[in-house]
Amino acid sequence: MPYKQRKIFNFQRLHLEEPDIQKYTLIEIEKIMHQYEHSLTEFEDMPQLEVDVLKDLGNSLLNEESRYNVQKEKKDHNKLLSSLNVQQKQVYDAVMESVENGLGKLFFLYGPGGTGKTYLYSTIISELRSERKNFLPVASSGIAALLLPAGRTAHSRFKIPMDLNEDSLCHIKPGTILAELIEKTDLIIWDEAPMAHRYAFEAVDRTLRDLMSMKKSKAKDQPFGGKTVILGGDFRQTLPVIPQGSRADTVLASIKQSYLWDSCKVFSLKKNMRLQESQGNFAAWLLSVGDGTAPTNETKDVNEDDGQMVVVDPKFIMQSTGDHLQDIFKATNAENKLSKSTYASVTERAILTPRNETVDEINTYMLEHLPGTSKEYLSLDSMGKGDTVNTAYESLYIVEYFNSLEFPGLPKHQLALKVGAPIMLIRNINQKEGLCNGTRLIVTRLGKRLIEGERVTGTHAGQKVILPRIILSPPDSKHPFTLRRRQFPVRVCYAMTVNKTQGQSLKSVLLFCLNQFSVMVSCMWRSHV
Ligand SMILES: Nc1ncnc2c1ncn2[C@@H]1O[C@H](COP(=O)(O)OP(=O)(O)OP(=O)(O)O)[C@@H](O)[C@H]1O
Repeated sequence: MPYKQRKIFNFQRLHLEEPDIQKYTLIEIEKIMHQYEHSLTEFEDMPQLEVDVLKDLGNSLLNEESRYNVQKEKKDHNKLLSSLNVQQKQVYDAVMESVENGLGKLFFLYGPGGTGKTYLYSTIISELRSERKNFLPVASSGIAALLLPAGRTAHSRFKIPMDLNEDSLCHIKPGTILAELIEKTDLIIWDEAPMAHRYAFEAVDRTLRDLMSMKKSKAKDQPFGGKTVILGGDFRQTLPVIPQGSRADTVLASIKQSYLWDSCKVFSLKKNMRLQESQGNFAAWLLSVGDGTAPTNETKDVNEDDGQMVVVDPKFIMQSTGDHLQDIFKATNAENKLSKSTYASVTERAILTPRNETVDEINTYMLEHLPGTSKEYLSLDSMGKGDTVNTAYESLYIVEYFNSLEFPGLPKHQLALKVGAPIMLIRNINQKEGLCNGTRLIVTRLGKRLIEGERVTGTHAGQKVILPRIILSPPDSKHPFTLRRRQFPVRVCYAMTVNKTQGQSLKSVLLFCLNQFSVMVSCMWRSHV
C-alpha cells in the first residue's frame, strides 16, 4: 500500500503511519466491492471508512453510470430514431412522454425474438444519455443483460432475495449508494420479463414505493414508486421455472398474474426485423406453434394436459436410426468440426434438448470424440458449516454420498474437460466483465488448480479468462444440510437445455427430443431461442 500511494502521489519519501495504511487499504477494498455492488458497510465485523470518504466513493458509482460522450449519444440517437418502424416509434413516443413528464407509467413491450426490442431500448437509452438522464437496464437472466448497454441482472441490481414470497422486499437500505442511484433513475428497462417470477417484480415494486415515498408521499400508491418502467419479452419463450411445479404453478408465477399487470400498458411489436424474406414462412410457423394455432395431428392417445402433437414440416425432421448419439454426431457434422471448436462452431450452433440427463449424455459422447487427452477434475464436497445438524449428522453421511449428489445449476463432482472443448459458465461471476451464467468459452489450457478459456460470446469475445474453483451450494435443497461443492463453475456445452439457451443468438440449432417424438428437428435460423 505505501508503494502504491508513493506512486500515486509521485513522492518517493512519502511516509505512511499505520492508520493511514489501514484507511487506504479499506478504500481499495471498498472500490473492489463497489464493482460487485457491495460495500464494506454490509459487514459489521469489518473496520469501517468515515462517512465522508464513503460518500465520495459512492459518487463514483453514480458517475460511472454517466460516463459517456453526450454528442456521440445524440448522433447515435438521431440515427436510430430515424430508422424505427411505426410500431417501435409508437412505443418510443409513449415512453419518452412518460419519462420527460415524470408520469411514472408502466409499459409491457411484447415482441417475439427479432422484432427490435433491444434496438428500441438502445434508441431510448441513447436519448436519455444525451440528456444526462439516469436509467437502469436490467434483464431476468445474465446472458440477456449482456445485450443491454450497461445491463445487469435484475436480481443483482435490485438485490432481490433468492427465496421469494408474496411479501418479499429487496435488500436496499435507504441512504445507501444504490438507493440514491434508484432515486435519481428516470427509467427502468427490464428485458426478458416473462422469465422472472411475479414475486420478483412485486418485491421491487414494494421496495421502490417505500424508498420513493420517503420524499414524495404519493409514490406509495404508484407502481414502482412512480418510476417509468418498461418490461419486455415474449410469453412464448421460457417462463419462470418452478421446481417440480405443474403447468398451473408456472402460469400463476407469471407477471400476468400480478396486481401490477392491471397498470401495464401493453405494446406489441410484430414485424420481424432480423429475418430475411426467405425465412418468413418458418418464422410465421414458429410463432403459430407458440400461439397454439399451428396445424396439429389428431391423436386419441394424447393426454389433454400434454397439448397436441404439432405437425412439423418433414424437411426439418431427421429420422433417428436408433443410435441417437451417433445420429447427432453425424447430423452436426461433428467429425469435421469437433477437432477444433472455432468461434463460429461454438457461437452459432447448439444442440438443444429438454432434459439435463440427455445434455450430459450428448456432451460426454462429443467430448470423447474430441481429439486430445481428457483431464478430470474432482470436486471437494462437504457439509455447510452453519448447519444446525452439523457434527451429529456429519458422521451419518460419507463423502461419497455428497459426491453422488447432483443439483441443477451446480457443477458435477466429476468434471471431464479437454482443450478445445466448448464450456459454459453456470454462475454469474462478474457481470461487468461479461462473465455470467450462460457465457460460453473454449478451453485453452487445463492447469492443476486453474483452467483458462477464451470467451466466445458477448462484447468480450476473444478475451482469455482464468477460472478458479469456487465453492458453490444449491440454492434450494431438500436435504437437512447444505452441500458445499468446490469445483470449477462450468459445464461442457456442445448440448444444452432449451431453458439455458434463452437469450442466446444461434444460427444453427439441432433440437433433439428423445421419447416425446423419437425424431430430431434441425433448423437453420438466426434467432434468440
Ligand atoms: N428499426 C430497425 N431498423 C433497422 N434494423 C433494425 C430495426 N429494428 C431492429 N433491427 C435489427 O433487427 C435485428 C433484431 O433486433 P433486436 O435484436 O433488437 O430484436 P429483439 O426483439 O431484441 O430480439 P430478441 O428478443 O431475439 O433479442 C437486429 O439486428 C437489429 O439491429
